[in-house]
Amino acid sequence: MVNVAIAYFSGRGHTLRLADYIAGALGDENCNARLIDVTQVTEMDWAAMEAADAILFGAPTYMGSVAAEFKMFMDSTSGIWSEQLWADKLAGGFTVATFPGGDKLSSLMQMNIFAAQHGMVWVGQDQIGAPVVPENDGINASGVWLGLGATTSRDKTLMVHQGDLETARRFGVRVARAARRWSV
Ligand SMILES: Cc1cc2nc3c(=O)[nH]c(=O)nc-3n(C[C@H](O)[C@H](O)[C@H](O)COP(=O)(O)O)c2cc1C
Repeated sequence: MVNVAIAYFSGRGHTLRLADYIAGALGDENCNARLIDVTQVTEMDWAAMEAADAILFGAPTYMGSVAAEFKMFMDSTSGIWSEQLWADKLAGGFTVATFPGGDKLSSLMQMNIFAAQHGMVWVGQDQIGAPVVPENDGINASGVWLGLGATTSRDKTLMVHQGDLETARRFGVRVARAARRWSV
């Protein structure tokens, strides 16, 4: 079975909502998904990341880059980097911001370069939104392909735009498909 670790930081729960949707989709695809809060990584979490087929990185965009708490996690992996323990694993990223643009691409680029430093193989977005595919109303509404870029909803029961939640689900399915293909 494919194992996917989802390492995330979430200040007020929006990024966690995305992580939950991605994990749910991975579960539906018969993958093991493990959510890891990067502010309290345990020894078992580090071991799970080392054993995972794929690691997804999730952080809100704060001031045009990943939240500081997630950057601290990134920096804490330099020992793993020096031994290239995550090399050849799949990687992907997701972020959420208040604005449709919100400079969220900057956060995904940080995660992408971080994964490249670790020798990981990046999986981006595959969803084309409504301007081109009319039935995909609300899907990948930010038009971001480097990863999953979602926008905060004013509806606190949703937390994230409905279309972005569905995009998160589809992102999980894509990662499951890629991980299965990669592990053959
Ligand atoms: C310190 C701070 C900086 C932020 N900077 C941005 C930003 O640059 N662009 C943006 O669109 N939203 C920005 N936001 C809004 C957050 O990205 C948004 O509230 C997000 O949903 C928070 O996710 P979380 O609940 O997982 O922390 C900022 C929020 C905070 C607290």
